[in-house]
Amino acid sequence: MILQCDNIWFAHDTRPALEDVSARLHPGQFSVILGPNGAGKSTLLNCLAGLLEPRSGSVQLDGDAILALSDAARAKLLGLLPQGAQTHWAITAHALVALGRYPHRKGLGLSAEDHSAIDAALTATGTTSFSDRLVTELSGGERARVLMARVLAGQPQWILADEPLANLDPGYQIDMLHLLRDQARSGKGVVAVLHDLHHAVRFADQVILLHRGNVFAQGSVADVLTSSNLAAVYGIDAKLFSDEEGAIQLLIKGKTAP
Ligand SMILES: Nc1ncnc2c1ncn2[C@@H]1O[C@H](COP(=O)(O)OP(=O)(O)OP(=O)(O)O)[C@@H](O)[C@H]1O
Repeated sequence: MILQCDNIWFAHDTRPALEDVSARLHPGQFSVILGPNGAGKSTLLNCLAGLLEPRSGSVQLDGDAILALSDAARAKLLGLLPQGAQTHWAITAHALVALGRYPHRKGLGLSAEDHSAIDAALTATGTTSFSDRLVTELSGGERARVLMARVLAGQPQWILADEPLANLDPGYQIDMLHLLRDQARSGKGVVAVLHDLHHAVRFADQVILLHRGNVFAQGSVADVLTSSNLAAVYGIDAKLFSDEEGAIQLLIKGKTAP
């Protein structure tokens, strides 16, 4: 079930945010969208999720136009963690995660299947211990994990996450990256917008590097995060190297000379 966009153009106002963007995303892969502030990462993710309608071009899931799917069908297939997701209601974390089951609900109550999906999502995100607390009273990082649990509870085929590491401390960032990669290894498609290039180098199977609304490069970490691409897109002096264990790492030395 490939998720792809072909030649999409999108503008929030008069200035184009995406210009002729094409990408092909595969289930079983952890794909990472990178690029500087304002490059169009969130816009692209929201177009892939069917939340924004491109002015031209198409977004397709397994050959079907994403915008032609009913909201319910789309919600079952795609789980979106929006950027800076907020929780406005004083409900418990468990109740918030249970909302992720909404596309699957048949009656009023939660089925055994719903309960097991919710419990699995709470366990995967390490949020079981505070599932009875109000989300409005959780720390930013605790809330971020509960919001991811809501996405997981929906058991979507695709997980689209916009800055899923925001508010998480370094340990929980690594946990979240492992969780997303494990979801991909289990056969789901995972697409995340990240800012930290080191995390992308370590975890991404595929990278889409955006620059000013265009795909500057896409492919493997080694092919995309070259010193010249990083200098051109971010204005940084950086290079990939193999550490003593043979893992690829990124060394960022600073900004490039003006
Ligand atoms: N609601 C909006 N109205 C008008 N312009 C917008 C809106 N949302 C985004 N833009 C513009 O569209 C372009 C792409 O924004 P987008 O949020 O996709 O970037 P991004 O790469 O996700 O940035 P960041 O890393 O800062 O989150 C930017 O120029 C931005 O100013």
